[in-house]
Parts: sequence; C-alpha cells; structure tokens
Amino acid sequence: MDSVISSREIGGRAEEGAGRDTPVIQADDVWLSVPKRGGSGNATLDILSGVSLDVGRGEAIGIVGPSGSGKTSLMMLLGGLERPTRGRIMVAGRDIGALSENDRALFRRDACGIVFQSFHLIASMSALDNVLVPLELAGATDATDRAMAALDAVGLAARASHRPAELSGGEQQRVALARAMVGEPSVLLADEPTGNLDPETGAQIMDLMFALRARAGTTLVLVTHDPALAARCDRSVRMQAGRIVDTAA
Ligand SMILES: Nc1ncnc2c1ncn2[C@@H]1O[C@H](COP(=O)(O)OP(=O)(O)OP(=O)(O)O)[C@@H](O)[C@H]1O
Repeated sequence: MDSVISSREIGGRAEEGAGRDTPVIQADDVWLSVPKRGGSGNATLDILSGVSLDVGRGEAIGIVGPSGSGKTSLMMLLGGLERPTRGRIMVAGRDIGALSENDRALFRRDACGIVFQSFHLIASMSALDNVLVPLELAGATDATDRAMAALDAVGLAARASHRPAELSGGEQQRVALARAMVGEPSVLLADEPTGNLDPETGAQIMDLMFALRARAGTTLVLVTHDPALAARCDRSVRMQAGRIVDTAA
C-alpha cells in the first residue's frame, strides 16, 4: 500500500489559502444512485447526478444548498463512507472508490477528519477517550496530552471525563470536532460544524478550523447553512437536487 499524504508531509506552516493549485480533492462526474423505494425492477433514485469538484490544498470551501440537495451525501463520498455509483473521487492522492474497505478505514484514520451532523461519538466512552481513538489507532506516543489539548482548544477540558449522554448537543459537537482535528488531517470534512452552537461558540469553532488550516495546510470542506461560516470560506458551492448549480467566490 502506498503511503497516505499526511499534513506533516505536506509540510510546515502554510499561510491561509496558500498552495491552492494542487487539488487535494478531485471529484469527476460523480453519481450516487440508490434503489428506488417501491420502484419496480431496477428503478433507481439519483441522489447525486454528475457532480464534479476540485478543491485545492489548503482551500476552504462551503457546501450550501437546501435540505435534501445532496450535501451530506457528497461528504459521505469524499470521506470514503460511501462509494460512488459512477465517476471517480481522488482525495489526498487516493482513488476513494477503488479502495478496499480496510484501506478506506486507513485513509480516514490517516488523512481525513470527519464531523458528522449526528456526531457519531462512542456512547460508552468519555469525551477524552473519544478524542483519543484516532491517536491510539495511529499509534501516537503522546496521545493523552494531545487529546487533552484538543479538548481544551474546544473549551471542554473540564468535561473530559463525561460521556456523550452527559454533554449537551453543542458540547458533543465540539468533542466530535476535537476528535476530527486532533490528528491534523490533510482534509477536514464537517457537516454543519456550527449548527448546534451559539454565535460566540460557533465563532470560536470557526477560528479553530481556520487555525488548523493555517498551521497544517488542512483543506476544509464545510457543509453549512451558516452565512458567517460560508462567508469565511474561499468559495461556496451551491447544490440543488443532487447537482452543483453554482460556485461563488
Ligand atoms: N440511502 C438513501 N436512500 C434513499 N434516499 C436517500 C439515501 N440517502 C440520502 N437520500 C436522499 O437523498 C437526498 C439528499 O440527502 P442529503 O442528506 O445528502 O441532503 P442534504 O443536502 O445534506 O440535506 P440536509 O441539509 O437536510 O442535511 C434526500 O432527499 C435524502 O432523503
């Protein structure tokens, strides 16, 4: 297996938005189709229809559009959680659709941080243990210190020993962000990262994601209904009915 490009290999400090010419994400005519419920024979429903998108290294893009337009589905494909029905997706030098399940798990471990709308925290584990998971999987030696620092950065050091059920929705979201960012991934995919947060906490979370980009050259792909977050991105991509219909700087 060839090595995953990590943020460390990308190297050093990157200025915000620097080095955008090299696409770290290339989606080429991507389709996602599922069997049509109640449909006859081979009838399918197209959730994504011919999506093409290049995102440069260190670029921040907002994915906007109405509910049901396919934003989350696109994130699932970019993060290797679903395979495209047609088309090709390259992320950090890997053809995501062609990877085995095991290699897609390694890709997520090494190159891609993901924050889901529903957080996907492990219910039986404390906040600290949740943040530790990716570091321990990667065999990091200073894992506990780094996980504590990540929790501290999202304002939750005092809640490190709490389980998800003992945390508010916004606190769980911040734990999920800490977990996604702690490994300094090449690509951070976040679905509504400020969605459950008050404006002040949302602004702090935005600052953290953009600081990660400045520090590690991380590419940010952010699904958002938050105009402040979309405005902070280098550009916004608007989706409608499974297609990209507009790109605005
Ligand atoms: N596995 C599936 N089977 C059938 N339909 C699906 C499946 N996954 C997604 N859909 C449908 O595809 C469409 C796109 O869903 P998606 O979650 O990607 O939209 P979204 O733009 O992220 O919406 P929201 O802003 O509400 O989160 C929706 O109509 C959804 O119901």
